[in-house]
Amino acid sequence: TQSTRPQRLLGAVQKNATRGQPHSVLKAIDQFCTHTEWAMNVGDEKGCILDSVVSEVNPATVLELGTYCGYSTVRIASLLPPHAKLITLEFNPDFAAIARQVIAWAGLEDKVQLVEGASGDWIPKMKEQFGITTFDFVFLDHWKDRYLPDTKLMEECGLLRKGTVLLADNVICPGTPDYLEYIRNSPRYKSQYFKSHLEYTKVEDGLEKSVFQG
Ligand SMILES: CNc1ncnc2c1ncn2[C@@H]1O[C@H](/C=C/CNC(=O)c2cc(-c3ccc(F)cc3)cc(O)c2O)[C@H](F)[C@H]1O
Ligand SMILES: [Mg+2]
Repeated sequence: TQSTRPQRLLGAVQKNATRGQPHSVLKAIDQFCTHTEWAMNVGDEKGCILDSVVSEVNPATVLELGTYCGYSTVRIASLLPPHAKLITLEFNPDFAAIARQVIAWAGLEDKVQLVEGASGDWIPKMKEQFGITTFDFVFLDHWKDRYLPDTKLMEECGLLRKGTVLLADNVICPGTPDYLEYIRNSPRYKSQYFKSHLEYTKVEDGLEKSVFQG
């Protein structure tokens, strides 16, 4: 039977990366997506911007919306301090299964909690289910029309504190116009656009970093 793209991506990791070495997992995925088959990982160019923001925030609690194959999960988790927690939400069980194996290959299972389910269902349960008060850092990379409703939901659920950093992928391509309009005009956020390129291409894309003002 036919394999799926995520299955082929996992195969490339298991073939070319070294267990327990996150950077080799990222390199294997980026090489696979550059030379063999494009996939919607944040990639290395935007990934370096992601790295710099994560290192600056040095978060103890991280939420990622949209795990897919776990590339950005591995990228973020590899930079976290020892007792930090990364919760990543993925509602496609096939993607979740692949991501778990990619995260395990990188040896980062202890820092990552992959929750299989929809952001809309789980954001309201974060406090009671995971003992989270607020998130220090949120990476938005799921369906682009869900960035805005989920950001409003996080506000309503009290999951953001003064200084929480939201970093949104794809604000140009595919684009998240309603989210950008809201976040750039809201007095409750200070936003900054990091110009880059769509993963593995020369097409313009970028990340929007927004700091919640409380
Ligand atoms: C809605 N709540 C959700 N809860 C949990 N998991 C979710 C939820 N919603 C989606 N997921 C999960 O999050 C992932 C979704 C990622 C979507 N990403 C993109 O579409 C995306 C697209 C491009 C792209 C650019 C140009 C082009 F020509 C073609 C594609 C580039 C990118 O970097 C992207 O991130 C996963 F698939 C889905 O199950
Ligand atoms: Mg993306």
